[in-house]
Amino acid sequence: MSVPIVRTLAELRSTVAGWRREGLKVGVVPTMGALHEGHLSLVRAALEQADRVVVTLFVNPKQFNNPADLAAYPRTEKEDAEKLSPVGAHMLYVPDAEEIYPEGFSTTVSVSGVSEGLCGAHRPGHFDGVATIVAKLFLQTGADMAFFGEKDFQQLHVVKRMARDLDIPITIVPCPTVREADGLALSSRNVRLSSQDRAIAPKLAQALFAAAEKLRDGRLAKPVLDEAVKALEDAGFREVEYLELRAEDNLQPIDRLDRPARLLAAVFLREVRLIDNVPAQPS
Ligand SMILES: Nc1ncnc2c1ncn2[C@@H]1O[C@H](COP(=O)(O)OP(=O)(O)OP(=O)(O)O)[C@@H](O)[C@H]1O
Ligand SMILES: CC(C)(CO)[C@@H](O)C(=O)[O-]
Ligand code: BAL
Repeated sequence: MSVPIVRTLAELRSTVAGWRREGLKVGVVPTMGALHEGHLSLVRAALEQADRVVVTLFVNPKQFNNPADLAAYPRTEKEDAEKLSPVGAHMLYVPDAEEIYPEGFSTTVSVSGVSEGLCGAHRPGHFDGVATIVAKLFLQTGADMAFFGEKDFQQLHVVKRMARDLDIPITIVPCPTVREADGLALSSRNVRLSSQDRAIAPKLAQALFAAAEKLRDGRLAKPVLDEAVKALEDAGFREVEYLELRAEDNLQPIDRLDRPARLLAAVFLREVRLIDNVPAQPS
């Protein structure tokens, strides 16, 4: 059966209200479309924990700091609906722009702390855009649970903080990063890689896993990370925007692996920006 597509807030609300009257638990999976196995893994996790699953598809202009990136973002609604149907999602919510940003829209949700540094330092305004749209999607859907990928690890922290601070009654469920066989994290932006760059791309995950292993003995992180950056540059990455070790629970910078942590990186292959992160555990 094909997934029903809903474009208005009124229809979304009346459908969810019907589910609630039946006592059903609702899960939401926010996306910007161009769906791949990473997104489908979130939908499958949602179907295991919720009775009804709404996938949202909205390419949110407010979170794009780079107009060229927004213009190039893949838009594949028909294919997305075809991919979702066999998985069993109950609704694809594709809001018209005016359902999200009506004339006169003037509110921004801004999360300090966890949104600073890393992607926050390099994509000005990005996490304000994410927090604002995600707050709206939580309130519009009234979902009990929301599913986010660990691939966007800083985003996950921003969303958790935002929901807690605004008392939005929703449980945020983190889901592991899905990777290609060679280790490359699935991403909608991967389709923009040339075949040459696609061959280089998995070296990012490989470098992160290798550095996480080297840090296990608790020595200072800086030389290990500097070496990893150099290896990435030598492998053909045009720029390593950041490669940092941060505490798992609050994303604070740490200088050695003395608690559960994440190694997070953003790199460029030509004009395509890729992010990835891996867990790092002290021995
Ligand atoms: N490889 C992946 N594994 C698990 N979850 C993922 C993966 N890629 C994306 N997600 C999650 O899917 C949700 C929607 O992400 P989004 O639509 O931005 O996809 P994306 O592939 O990350 O796109 P892009 O990389 O271009 O930003 C987010 O919660 C994101 O973390
Ligand atoms: C959470 C999200 C759908 C908000 O637009 C987006 O940032 C994404 O796709 O990760
Ligand atoms: N996956 C986060 C969405 C973005 O890059 O804008």
